[in-house]
This record gives sequence, structure tokens and C-alpha cells, in this order.
Amino acid sequence: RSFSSEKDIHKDYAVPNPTWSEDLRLLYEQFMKKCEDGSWERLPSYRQHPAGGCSDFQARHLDPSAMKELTSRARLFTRSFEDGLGFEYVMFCNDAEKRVVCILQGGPHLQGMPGLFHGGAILTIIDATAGMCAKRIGKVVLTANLNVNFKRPIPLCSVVVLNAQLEKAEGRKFFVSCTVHSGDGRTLHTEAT
Ligand SMILES: CCCCCC/C=C\CCCCCCCC(=O)SCCNC(=O)CCNC(=O)[C@H](O)C(C)(C)COP(=O)(O)OP(=O)(O)OC[C@H]1O[C@@H](n2cnc3c(N)ncnc32)[C@H](O)[C@@H]1OP(=O)(O)O
Repeated sequence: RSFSSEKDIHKDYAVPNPTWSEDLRLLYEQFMKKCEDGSWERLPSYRQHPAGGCSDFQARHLDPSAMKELTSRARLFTRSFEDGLGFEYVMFCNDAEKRVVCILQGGPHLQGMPGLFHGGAILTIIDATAGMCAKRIGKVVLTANLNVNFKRPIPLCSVVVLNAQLEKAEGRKFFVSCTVHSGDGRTLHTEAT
């Protein structure tokens, strides 16, 4: 049985839904404004992304017969929650500045310590944002190394802003830094490379 209907799999989830808080909506509108002159671009997001450009990689790492069966059931991890319960987010990229920003509201199913965002969930969205920043340049990217400093806990269901910046490219290696700030920009919660 597939986990999602065809309709859900092909829906773009990087748009507001009724579970979004006022804070997330406001940030979304601010970034959509920045997209108007073409410097920033909103990145659509699906439960299953097409494997375009990955076929060589898949052939090298995956068993083709298992792959066929898996494909119908697979979902992007960050899009595998019901609306409002997990990661509610939208990414925006600025290719000239080699930056990707992710605005995120972490839902109640991402709890670690009571009332706080789970550290693994924070790492997940950092990995996805920094990975997307590298993927704007590389075709297929894998994380080789992820260093993180958790500076201040993130209250569950609050809104945060991730800022990923490509620092340098060395052959096929990309070095990306990423910070997580509170929605109002006052608190640095996490920094990673
Ligand atoms: C088109 C599809 C769209 C899909 C939907 C889009 C949605 C999101 C967008 C992207 C988001 C992605 C974010 C998620 C990314 C992940 O989490 S991937 C999963 C976790 N990672 C892995 O499973 C990787 C496992 N590791 C490997 O496969 C390999 O180790 C490697 C590929 C990383 C490297 O191996 P290899 O290719 O054999 O290279 P090496 O010769 O070993 O090394 C090359 C250079 O890299 C340096 N290096 C290797 N490992 C590390 C490390 N851990 N730390 C630092 N540096 C490392 C190594 O020293 C070599 O450097 P030099 O060339 O010698 O300078």
C-alpha cells in the first residue's frame, strides 16, 4: 500500500496551510516579496521528488528490483508528517549569494525534552537546508560530515529561520555553514557546518 495518494505526492507543500502560525505566514510573505525582483526564488517541495539527474547514482547504490517496490512507498522524510505535526517549512534560494533560507515551524511530533524541539529534528532540517544549498551547485549531493553546536533550545511549535551559506567549493566537495535563529532574529539557537 502506498503511504500517500498520487494527489498528495505531487502536491507542492511549500505553501501556507491552515496549521501555520501568524509568525510563519508573516515571514513567508516577507520572503515572497523578496522573490518579486527575481533575486530570491521559492523552492517547491514534494513528498516524492523526481529522481532526475540521480539515475547513475541510484544504479551504483541501489538494487533496481527493490527500488521499484520502494519508490511507491517512499516519502521525503521532512514531508512525511500530517499537516502541522512535523516540519512545516519553505525554502528560498538566492543563487547569486549562494544562500538558502528555510523558514520553519516545528510541530508537536518533533518533541525531544518536554516542550522543546528534538536535537535530531534540528539536525534533520539543517541537513536538508545545507544540502539544498550544495545541491544548487552540485547535481547529486551527500552529506559526508555535519558538525553542530546547540547554543539555545528551541521551543516546540515556535518559528525559526535557517540560513545556509556556501562557504567554498573544492572540486566535488562543498563547504556549507548554517545557522538557526529565532523568527525575530534575536536568538541564535544552533550553528552548524
Ligand atoms: C534529484 C533528487 C532530488 C531529491 C529531493 C531534494 C530534496 C532535498 C535536497 C537535498 C537535501 C539533501 C540533504 C540530505 C543529505 C544526506 O543526508 S545524505 C545521507 C547521509 N550521508 C551519506 O549517507 C553519505 C555516506 N558517505 C558516502 O557515501 C561517502 O563517504 C562519500 C560519498 C561522502 C565520500 O566517499 P567517496 O566518494 O568515496 O570519496 P572519498 O574519496 O572518501 O572522499 C572524497 C573527499 O572528501 C573527503 N571526505 C570524505 N569523507 C569526509 C568526512 N566525513 N569529513 C570530511 N571530509 C571527508 C575526503 O577527505 C576527500 O577529500 P580530498 O579529495 O582528499 O581532498
